[in-house]
Amino acid sequence: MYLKKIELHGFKSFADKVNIEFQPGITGIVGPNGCGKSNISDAVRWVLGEQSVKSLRGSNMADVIFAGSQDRRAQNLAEVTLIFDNSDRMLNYDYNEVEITRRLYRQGNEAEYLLNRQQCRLKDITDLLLDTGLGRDSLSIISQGNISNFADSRPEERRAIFEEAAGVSKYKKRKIEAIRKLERTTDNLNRIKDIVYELEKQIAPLKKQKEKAEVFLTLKEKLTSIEVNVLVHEVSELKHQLDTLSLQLKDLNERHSSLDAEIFLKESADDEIKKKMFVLDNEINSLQSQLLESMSEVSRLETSKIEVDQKRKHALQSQNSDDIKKKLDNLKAILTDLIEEYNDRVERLKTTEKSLEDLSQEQTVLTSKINHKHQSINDLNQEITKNKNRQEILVDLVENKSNYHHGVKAIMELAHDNPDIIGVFGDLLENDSKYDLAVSVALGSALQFIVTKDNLQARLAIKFLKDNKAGRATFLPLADMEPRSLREEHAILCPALEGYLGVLSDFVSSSKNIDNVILNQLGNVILADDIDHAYEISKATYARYKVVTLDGNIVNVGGSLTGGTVNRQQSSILQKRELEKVKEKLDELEQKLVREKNELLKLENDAKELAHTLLQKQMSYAKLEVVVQGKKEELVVAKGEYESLSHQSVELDEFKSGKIDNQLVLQLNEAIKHRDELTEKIKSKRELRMSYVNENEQLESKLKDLRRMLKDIQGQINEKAILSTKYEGSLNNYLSRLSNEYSMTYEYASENYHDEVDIEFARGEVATLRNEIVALGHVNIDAIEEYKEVSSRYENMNSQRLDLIQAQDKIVQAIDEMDQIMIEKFSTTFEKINKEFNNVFRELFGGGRAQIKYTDPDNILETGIDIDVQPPGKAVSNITLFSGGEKALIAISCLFAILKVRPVPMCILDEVEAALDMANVERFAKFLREFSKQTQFIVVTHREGTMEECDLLYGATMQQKGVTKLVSVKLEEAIDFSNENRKGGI
Ligand SMILES: Nc1ncnc2c1ncn2[C@@H]1O[C@H](COP(=O)(O)OP(=O)(O)OP(=O)(O)O)[C@@H](O)[C@H]1O
Repeated sequence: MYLKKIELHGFKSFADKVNIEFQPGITGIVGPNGCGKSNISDAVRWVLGEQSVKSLRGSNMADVIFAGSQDRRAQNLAEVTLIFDNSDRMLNYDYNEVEITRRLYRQGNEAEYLLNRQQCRLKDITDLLLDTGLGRDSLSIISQGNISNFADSRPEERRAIFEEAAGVSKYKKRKIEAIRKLERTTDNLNRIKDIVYELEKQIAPLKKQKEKAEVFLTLKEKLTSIEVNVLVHEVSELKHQLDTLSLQLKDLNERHSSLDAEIFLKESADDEIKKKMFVLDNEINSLQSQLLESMSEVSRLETSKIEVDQKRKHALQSQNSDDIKKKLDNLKAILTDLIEEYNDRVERLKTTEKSLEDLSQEQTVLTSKINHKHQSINDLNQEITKNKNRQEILVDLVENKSNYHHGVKAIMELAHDNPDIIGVFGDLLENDSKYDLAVSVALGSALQFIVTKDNLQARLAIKFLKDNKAGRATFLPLADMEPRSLREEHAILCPALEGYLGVLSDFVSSSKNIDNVILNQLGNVILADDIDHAYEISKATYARYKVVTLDGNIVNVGGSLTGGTVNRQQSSILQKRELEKVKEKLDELEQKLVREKNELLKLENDAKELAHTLLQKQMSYAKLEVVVQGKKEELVVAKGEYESLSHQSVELDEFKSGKIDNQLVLQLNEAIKHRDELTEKIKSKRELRMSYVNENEQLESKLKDLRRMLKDIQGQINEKAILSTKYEGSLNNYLSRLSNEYSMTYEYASENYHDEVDIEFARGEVATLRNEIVALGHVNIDAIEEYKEVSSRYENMNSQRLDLIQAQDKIVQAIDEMDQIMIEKFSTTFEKINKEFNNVFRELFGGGRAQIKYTDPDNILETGIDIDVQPPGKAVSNITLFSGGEKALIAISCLFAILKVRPVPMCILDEVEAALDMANVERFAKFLREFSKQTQFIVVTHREGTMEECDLLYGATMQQKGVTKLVSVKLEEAIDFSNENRKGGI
């Protein structure tokens, strides 16, 4: 490998593009001072990656770009390309020619590297050159400054050149990388150790919590299986009992209805009989009047017969026709007056009869009204009884708290003597009735939570329950209750949502000053108008809150929905409200009953008055009848007299002829027959009436029995209804426990939990398990998952820790190995160079001896390099004590010794022999020649001796001021170039 060509453009004094071609062997570059020779070695160093501005003899990287001259403008880009012949593939790059380019733009100070015209990184170039002997820090570019510095530099600084020669740079670089990696690994390890330590601290308590949670879950599972079985058993028992009660009630109600119907029919039949008796009485009365008349007719006819007989006797003895005619005229006048009076009285009798009929009709209407009133009062009494029964049940539920859990009841009995037990939460709440359903469903079982003054009271109460085996209860210690509310963003958002009515706690109050408890239980429960809006509100708030509706539906936290019919038996609020309503209803019914009774009283008074008026009317009718009868009798008498007299006159004639006697006998017979018929009729009617009386008595007695039976059945219905309500209460209590504590429906539970259990034993088991769960105290269920996570993280981190420790060990081992290699390589190369140094020195100095030595032999990796030399005839001395020329010669000796041990493909020597005398220049040139077999030399020189050994010579000129140009020259021209320099420079 050798450098074939350098292309420079815009680099320092190379304003124009300049191509310098080289060949293996020695190429000399000559020229006057300042014409740009050293800029060539700068260009090579720059392309090989030099980053030090000082090494490039500038103060800023942009100083390498052509800065302009008297006649030329400054340039914006510096570009240098080195073209190597790589046919021997010394560079690990599969091309015969390798071009390495570096560019720098003035704008933005941007640098670019290219490898065979392809953009690349500086690292790519450095890696390519690694171990080739080329590079910014290698021996490939040696300046006059390097040579003089070599002698004067500190032993530690001098070491670098030997390291480069020993080829340990790449190991040093790798070691630095490994140390950095070790530092990073150590940092990571420390960080992970901290984490592992933290996790170890967490893991032990978490493990305890996890184990406790597992025990809890096992107990809970066992409890669930047993208690659900118990609940299923209780529910099924109650259902069975309720079914039986329902059948019994159905039967009783049917019997009640049929008795009712029977009573109604019997009462109707009784009324019918009474009506018939009334009609029959009237008929009998009428027949009796007719009988009286008939009897008087018979009597009259018999008297007439006697009279006729006498008259006939008398008439036949003494009657005078003229007297009779006179008497007849008188009687006619009297008769006319009597007829008028009689007609008048009859008319008045008819009027009275009419008003009697009206009154009687009025009496019928009144009687019907009174019957209606009785019926209505009867109905009211029944309804009052029904409501009183319900009231009794509700009073039992609300005031005696019979629907409360055993534990709650036990504590509330204590509460009379303890003001610190404030009360059952549901009983302490006040709200408008339209929010009853929402509050009831929102609180659910919390309605029976007990509010205590503080935590101590709650714990005392729990101890009491435990000591007395009095059941369980949940407590809300007022002092510890944290108010809950909507998050600020939701409090702003919700009022804008359709159907949002507010937070439920705003609709509830209490006279007991328990606002904290209300806010704790209801402060984050949203009230919505219906289920659709509730669902939307829940969605908008990411199902973070419970949303309840006015009709008792719920969208739970997390988005599940609960709804349907609300069980009123479970809510003390709804029971209280129902009790109020039943009481109001009872007041209303009782007031109505009083009104009805008053109205009945009035109707009965009216009936009495009417009866009185009717009696008066009947009396006046009877009197009038007597008068009419009197008048009639008078008329009859007068008529009789008149007729009798006129008859007498006719009779007289007829007596004489015997006709009257026959007629009277016929009439009398007729009258007797009529009287007997009437008597017969009356007799049969009376018998009929008697049969009605009997029938009526039987009906009345039957009705009495039926009413007694009805009352008895009503009593049974009431008893069964109370029992049924109690069972329903217990049933609902069990169902709500299934639902609230185990989230199961009865159907689901009975399908999945139908073990045959000894129920008494199971109840005992439930109590024991519950006590065991309580004894566990606070349980953190999340601990199971947290422990899993933390232990998995711990495992992970611990394994990372072990990996890192392993990695750390490997890196340390690698560093040790690299150290061993470096020591080995460095000391081997050092020994070789030391040997060659003595040889080269002796040749250059013509005798004497020289050696290099470690300043710290115990630390080969860091030791400085000292040089001891003894030129011929002089004492052994340190290099620093020699003259400039001697120092340069010693440095050159060392350079050639190194090149011998570690040849480089190319070496640029920039006026390194400037300080040597002519004889030494010649020796130097001889060495160049000798080494040029293995190394390509490019020498910048002013010395003829060196020029003579060059295979190719270039002369640097500045024909245009400030711009370097290169021309190929022959030896003589080169000497001229140098002489020009000596004569006066540029
Ligand atoms: N950025 C730049 N733009 C233009 N010219 C530059 C720039 N940097 C350096 N130069 C010029 O380069 C010249 C120095 O070149 P260099 O040091 O290579 O000379 P030389 O031939 O090695 O001299 P000597 O024989 O004295 O060592 C100076 O004239 C300097 O003005």
